[in-house]
Amino acid sequence: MKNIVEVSRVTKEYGGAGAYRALNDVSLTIHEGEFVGIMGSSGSGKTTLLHILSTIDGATAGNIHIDGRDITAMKEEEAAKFRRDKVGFVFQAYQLLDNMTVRDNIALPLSLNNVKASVILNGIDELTEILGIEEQLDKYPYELSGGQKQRAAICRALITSPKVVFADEPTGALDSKSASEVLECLKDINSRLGTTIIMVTHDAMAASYCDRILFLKDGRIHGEVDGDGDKQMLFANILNMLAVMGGSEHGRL
Ligand SMILES: Nc1ncnc2c1ncn2[C@@H]1O[C@H](COP(=O)(O)OP(=O)(O)OP(=O)(O)O)[C@@H](O)[C@H]1O
Repeated sequence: MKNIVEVSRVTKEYGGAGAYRALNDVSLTIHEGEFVGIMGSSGSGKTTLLHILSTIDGATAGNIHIDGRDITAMKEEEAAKFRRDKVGFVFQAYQLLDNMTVRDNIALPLSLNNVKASVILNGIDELTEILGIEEQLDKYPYELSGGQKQRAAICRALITSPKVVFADEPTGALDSKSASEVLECLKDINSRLGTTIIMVTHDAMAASYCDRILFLKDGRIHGEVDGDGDKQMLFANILNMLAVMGGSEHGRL
């Protein structure tokens, strides 16, 4: 299986060399088509890692290859194009534009790239059908539920057919029913479209939708678990790891 993400000995220091080490000698590999979770207590470096993997921020040391490209060697202009074409983002707070319809929000990344309207509309039809929001396209974000907003945001992240989708606490603002629906959608996207997904979460239930979970502690990879394709087994393994790492009995860090 092809490696889509290869991270070798990455360190991130904030505030100049030696000031505060948020990531310390992190190495990891993610296969194409994997759905990988990243867990760890507050301040363990999860968002820092996501930002570095997605070229939003730079590493202090180490190498990162995404889809065979060395992103640590890219100049800002090249990195911006890479971000636009190869990766998608899903955020806890959706980040939809309030003054645009759902259709226009989803279309935006392709409209900015001057892609033909018919191509954009076909892509929107396919994705909104998978995500179950085809009835919501003419509405504005304020007219949607939280779960519908997040599913629209996932469509927007996918409209450019990215190699990797980075999701930072995508269910953090949702009730448990909407969270499960969004996670089912991510799982469906992962298996139907083969999109690699890397998701930061504090929640063991959310993490149990993944294939594999990496645990961060104090900026280092502390361990990983998988469930051999069995969601219940993965959930149990996550709870065990959280207990070892000092998480709560509710499966959150
Ligand atoms: N821009 C920054 N400047 C200085 N320190 C930072 C910066 N961003 C993050 N940090 C520090 O780096 C460490 C890791 O932060 P990060 O946001 O990656 O953690 P996290 O695991 O995502 O936490 P949370 O679960 O609370 O979001 C923290 O101690 C944080 O205070």
